[in-house]
Amino acid sequence: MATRLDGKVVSKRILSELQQTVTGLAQQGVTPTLAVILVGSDPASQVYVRNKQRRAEEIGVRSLMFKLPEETSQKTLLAKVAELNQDPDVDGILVQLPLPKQLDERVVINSIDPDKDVDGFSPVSVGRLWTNEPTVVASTPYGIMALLDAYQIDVTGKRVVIVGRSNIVGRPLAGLMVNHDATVTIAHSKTRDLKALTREADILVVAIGVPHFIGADAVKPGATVIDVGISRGADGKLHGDVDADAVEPVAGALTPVPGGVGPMTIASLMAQTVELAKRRLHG
Ligand SMILES: Nc1nc(=O)c2c([nH]1)NC[C@@H]1CN(c3ccc(C(=O)N[C@@H](CCC(=O)O)C(=O)O)cc3)C=[N+]21
Ligand SMILES: [Mg+2]
Repeated sequence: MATRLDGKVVSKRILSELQQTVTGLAQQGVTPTLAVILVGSDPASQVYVRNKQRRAEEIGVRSLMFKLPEETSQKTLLAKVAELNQDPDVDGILVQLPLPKQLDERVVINSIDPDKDVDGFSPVSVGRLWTNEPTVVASTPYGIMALLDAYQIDVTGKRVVIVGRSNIVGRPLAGLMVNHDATVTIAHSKTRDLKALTREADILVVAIGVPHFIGADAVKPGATVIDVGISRGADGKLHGDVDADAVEPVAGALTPVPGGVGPMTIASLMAQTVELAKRRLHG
């Protein structure tokens, strides 16, 4: 039976440590501040943004929420980002993705001041990641590394297979894994003989958004399996990209959905907001 990699428990621990740090910062006159821009009313985005606000409030991070209508123009959104770039009280800026189709995600992300890019999506942050310089990195990959660390799962020399090549999970996670001396393969929808590849993974990460895509026959016995997928089924329940019931008896460790990667993502966002805020003291 696989060890359950409990993101809920680990994220709580991280958040309570952060709360102490935030208290210390407050005594020095700094309130870490995160600005979140949500355009439109995608139901999943609403849930994630609400969770982020709740966690921020719990630990004393100020979260400024900007809800813009579905039909917001690129010009209006860029003006909002520009305003937040200039605001000395704002440490981190997050534009919730995906954006409605009239908006150009790349242009919007590139307009965020790299020094306030708490998601680590800007080209400057991505460049720093791949040159192994200190940087903010995307919250989900950061959270995955923190979860592995909490369970003392060392990635050094391990074969890591990441299914999914998105800018928010697959690619930045590959960078972090390489920086931690793993041997990394990024697989995707065009990969041939995917199952043979995933079966070689010591650590298998799946981030494609296809419910129950990974069954027991795609997993090496004893492997660590990280399920990043989260889809709401017709039954109203949340499903991961991994068929957990089938994989649990085979894997060595497995993240649940919900309660695995999701809570770690939010804790990581808070951790990096606090890191950005510390720069107000040390430059
Ligand atoms: N600019 C930007 N930055 C992001 O970091 C970002 C984003 N856009 N767009 C979407 C993805 C996804 N993401 C999640 C955050 C929290 C949960 C989360 O709280 N999950 C809970 C369950 C949530 C539920 O009940 O639906 C859990 O897994 O236990 C999941 C996914 C952040 N993302
Ligand atoms: Mg999860």
